Amino acid sequence: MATSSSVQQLRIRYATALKAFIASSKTFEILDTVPPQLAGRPRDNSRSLFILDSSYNPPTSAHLKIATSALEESNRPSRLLLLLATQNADKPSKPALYEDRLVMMTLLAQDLRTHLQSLSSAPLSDLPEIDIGVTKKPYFVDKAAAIEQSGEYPHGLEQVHLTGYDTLIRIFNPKYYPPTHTLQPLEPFLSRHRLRVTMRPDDEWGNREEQEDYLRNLAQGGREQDGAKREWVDRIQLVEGRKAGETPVSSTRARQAAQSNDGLLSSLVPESVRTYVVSQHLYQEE
Ligand SMILES: Nc1ncnc2c1ncn2[C@@H]1O[C@H](COP(=O)(O)OP(=O)(O)OP(=O)(O)O)[C@@H](O)[C@H]1O
Ligand SMILES: NC(=O)c1ccc[n+]([C@@H]2O[C@H](COP(=O)(O)O)[C@@H](O)[C@H]2O)c1
Repeated sequence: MATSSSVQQLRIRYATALKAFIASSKTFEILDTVPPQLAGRPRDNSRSLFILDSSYNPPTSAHLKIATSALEESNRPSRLLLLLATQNADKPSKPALYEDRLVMMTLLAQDLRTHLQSLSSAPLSDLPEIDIGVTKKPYFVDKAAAIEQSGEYPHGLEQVHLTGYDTLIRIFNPKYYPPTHTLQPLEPFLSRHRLRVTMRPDDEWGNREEQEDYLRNLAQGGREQDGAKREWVDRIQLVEGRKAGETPVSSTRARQAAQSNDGLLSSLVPESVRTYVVSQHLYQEE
């Protein structure tokens, strides 16, 4: 468990690293790995790279679940990249500071490994390593290319992007792909990589059946007029999300709970993240 002074040191280190990243021409960088790696050690033992891209504002128990279930289900050596998007496709940046989010991502990574260990008898050394990365690219096609071109991972390593259903819909919205506004820019992404999509049934995005229908329509050629290929559906896995009756979890709800101090925060974020949010007085002004 991290002490408060080691967390503060980590925060300072992240603030410095982030400043250098933002000033650089890099579009992707790994700032840290959990557990810490020996300098110069190649990241070469994995056959799949799971990637959870988010604003982590703050990381929630939904992010924890999405990543855990992917790693648990995987039957090949895997690595996880928690990727902080410093530029969002739609939303303007809001508090907390990026260095605070990076600290909370590290706490999430530590919790994730502890949780995975509690589910199996595997020694800690066999658990997936978790990279903490940053990208300036808002769109998935560009994030994937930036990761490939960074040379940080073995050439040709398959990326499995972990998203929610709401994000899948936005990936398939032609408005993001000027100048032609077709879905053809998705071809290099979906021919090499995959999407593992967690359902997010609610009023805005429809129920489970409607979310499954969306992929059925894609498989039947329903998006060919936009430039989508039917076979892309084979690269997209739809998995169960929140069960009926479970509280909906989102970063927005966590920020609101932190601000109103209504006691709900502990049901929305992992305990280590809750402690950090409270101790740093995050989200008091939203
Ligand atoms: N409860 C959830 N169920 C399914 N997917 C989720 C859930 N929470 C987050 N995700 C997915 O995780 C990814 C990153 O999440 P993101 O940072 O946008 O969280 P969020 O809770 O939607 O944020 P905010 O409330 O600030 O808009 C997105 O692809 C999102 O769809
Ligand atoms: N077409 C796309 O690739 C696309 C569209 C909308 C959001 N995004 C990204 O998805 C991630 C999650 O977005 P939200 O935090 O807005 O839910 C962000 O990195 C955002 O930039 C990508």
